[in-house]
Formats: sequence, C-alpha cells, structure tokens
Amino acid sequence: MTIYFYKVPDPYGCFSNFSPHSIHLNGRDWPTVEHYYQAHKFVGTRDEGLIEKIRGVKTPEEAAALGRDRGYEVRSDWEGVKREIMYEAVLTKFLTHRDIQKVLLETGDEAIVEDSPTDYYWGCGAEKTGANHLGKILMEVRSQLRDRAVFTETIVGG
Ligand SMILES: Nc1nc(O)c(N)c(N[C@@H]2O[C@H](COP(=O)(O)O)[C@@H](O)[C@H]2O)n1
Repeated sequence: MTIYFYKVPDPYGCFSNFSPHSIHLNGRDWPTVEHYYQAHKFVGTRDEGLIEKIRGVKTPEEAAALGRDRGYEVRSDWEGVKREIMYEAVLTKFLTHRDIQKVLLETGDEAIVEDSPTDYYWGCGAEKTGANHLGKILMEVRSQLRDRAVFTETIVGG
C-alpha cells in the first residue's frame, strides 16, 4: 500500500525534510534537510550571506520562508541542480540517523509519496498527479541503504 507522508507529527513524518534530524554536509552542521536545501539556493549569488543566516534560524519553516523570499537572488542553475542537492541531503539524513533508517527500510518496496496539496514537483499535489521527486528520492535512498547493507554483510561481515 502506498505510503503518504507530509506533516512531521503525522505517520511517517520523519520522511519530511522538516523533521528535526540534523545533517553534517559540506563541512557544516545543518539543523534539518530543509535548512540545507533552502540555503543552497544562494550559493555563488550576491545574496550568499543568506546561507549562514538560513543555517542559523531555529525552525525549518523560517528556513523555507527565507529561501522562498523572491527579494533575494536565487542561483541561475538552481532548477538543474536542486534534485541532486536534495538527494545528497536526504541520503546523509538517513545514513546519520539509524532509527529513521530502520523506518525507511521497513517500508519494503512500497511506493512513498509526499502528500503535499500544493507542491507538484517535490510532492503529488492536490490531484495526486505531481512528479513526487521527494518520494522518489526516498525510494532511491532506500535502495542505496539496502545495497550498502548487502555490501557490509558480504564484504565486511562475511
Ligand atoms: N512540511 C512541509 N511544509 C511545507 O509547507 C512544504 N512546502 C513542504 N514541502 C517541502 O518544501 C520544500 C520545497 O521548497 P521550495 O518550494 O523548493 O522552496 C521541499 O523540502 C518540500 O519537500 N513540506
């Protein structure tokens, strides 16, 4: 059965980028995946100072509000790089936190969908027709984690 997630307090809320799971990436600590993702919109722009500001805000909601403020300059290659940036951050999150890694692996081969009513790129949107890239990334990360587990068992543990 397809697994739908969206808000952090709801079932499978740990799959949300807003969940309180920190990551260490590119030499820095980030409070959530959302902080990392939103900050990377400004790499190489005149608004690069915003990166540290976003990293320092308390909540992912504040990070998202800053990242979505169109008064700032978003990097010109953002549309081309944002999926890869998200993939790296989500993979790091599930490699770092073993408790939620277990939750993800226990979903088996079920489809995973970000049930956002408004986002047709990262989620499925109101009509469930969206691209669901965040759900797809979670399924890709799940496969990666499985491959790593097989490698560890056969090469290291075997
Ligand atoms: N929990 C949650 N609340 C929201 O209001 C959201 N929009 C999302 N979706 C996440 O938003 C990020 C995309 O942001 P941009 O539109 O590219 O600025 C991404 O992390 C979605 O998963 N989640």
